[in-house]
Amino acid sequence: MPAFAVTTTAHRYEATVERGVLRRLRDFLPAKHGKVFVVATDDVWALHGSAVATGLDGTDWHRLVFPGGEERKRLASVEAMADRMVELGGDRSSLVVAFGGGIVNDLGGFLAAIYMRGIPVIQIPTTLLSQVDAAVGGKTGANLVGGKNLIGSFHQPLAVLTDPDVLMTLPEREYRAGLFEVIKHGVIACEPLFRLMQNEQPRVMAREAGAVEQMVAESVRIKCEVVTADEKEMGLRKILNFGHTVGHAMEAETKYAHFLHGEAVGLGMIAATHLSRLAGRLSEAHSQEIIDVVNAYGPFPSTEPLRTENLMPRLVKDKKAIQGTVHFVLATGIGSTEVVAGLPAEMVREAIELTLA
Ligand SMILES: NC(=O)c1ccc[n+]([C@@H]2O[C@H](COP(=O)([O-])OP(=O)(O)OC[C@H]3O[C@@H](n4cnc5c(N)ncnc54)[C@H](O)[C@@H]3O)[C@@H](O)[C@H]2O)c1
Ligand SMILES: O=C(O)C(=O)C[C@@H](O)[C@H](O)[C@H](O)COP(=O)(O)O
Ligand SMILES: [Zn+2]
Repeated sequence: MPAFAVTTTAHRYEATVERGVLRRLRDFLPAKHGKVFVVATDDVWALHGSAVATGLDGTDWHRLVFPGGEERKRLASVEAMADRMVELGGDRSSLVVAFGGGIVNDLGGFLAAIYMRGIPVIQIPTTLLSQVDAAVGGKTGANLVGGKNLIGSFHQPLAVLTDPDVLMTLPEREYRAGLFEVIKHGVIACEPLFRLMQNEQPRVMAREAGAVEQMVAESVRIKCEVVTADEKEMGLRKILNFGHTVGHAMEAETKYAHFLHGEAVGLGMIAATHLSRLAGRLSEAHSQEIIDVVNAYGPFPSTEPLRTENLMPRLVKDKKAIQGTVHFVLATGIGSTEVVAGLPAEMVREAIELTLA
């Protein structure tokens, strides 16, 4: 099974994709460490916690319960877990294991980043979305009322441990949400991955082992390469945000309670694809292909609560905006992108209208 590496100036770690890897979690702990704090929701713990407990056998560990939900991806949740760590005797030798979907990966990573000014974290992703995306790359954080992930830190993990078998218990809506980030990786950097999503939908939807392995392995490879080249999103890493400028605005506009993140990214990619065509960067044919593949993995929750005029001002809150100028990641083909600043507001409005129509 493959292992991929992220190398930055300060860190090097591996993302290991291996069936049963949770049961040997101890192999990935540093030689010297104090208490281990496992952040997990009750549902994930009930389904797969015993593998992690086996993996931690012989270590001094505690579970920190996170109730789950994008609405609770807030600083208050991090503070509550940090308070609990203090109560349980956590110190600078402690370590966090973020065991769950992307929300747990982001919050658990953020907790580790700021607890006593920073302790290590091991990421164990259990949703498709977190295996193909959230657990790798070191972006951690929480939402503000004003926008998605507006507080946080880059905090690279010690290791990422991915067991594709845990995906078999994932509810179908959550599985489909993860597929949109896979399509994103195909559009921005990997035509064969895009063709898998386009031509092998029955295998993908059946969670056929070979299809899952290709989606996870190719996505993790792309993320590791991009993050190694540009850890702090000064340039290349922006491409991983394809579909997110409008997608994040949709999440915030509906108070993080209507769309799953992956669903918002799916709709955001449709908007970004219309925009790419309107801006003259993408052919009609490629634009139609991308929109068809995204729609094939629907349905999406109703877009009825969304209004273009309410989404437009939210775009400026995107972290890629600089002094009021929004930077859009546009597709220029299947597997290639360009970051473009200063597109006319009318063009952006039209792309969003076409998406909501
Ligand atoms: N840091 C990054 O690079 C990055 C990348 C992509 C997304 N994200 C973030 O990830 C979050 C979305 O993550 P998500 O889609 O994984 O949602 P999530 O974390 O809410 O998980 C989805 C649901 O599935 C449950 N679940 C998890 N694993 C399961 C399993 N194996 N079986 C059954 N149920 C399981 C969870 O408890 C939860 O209810 C968003 O907040 C997004 O901003 C971060
Ligand atoms: O890793 C990245 O870089 C990404 O942009 C991946 C995204 O899929 C992810 O949703 C990320 O959390 C978005 O980051 P943000 O900086 O736009 O909040
Ligand atoms: Zn995302």
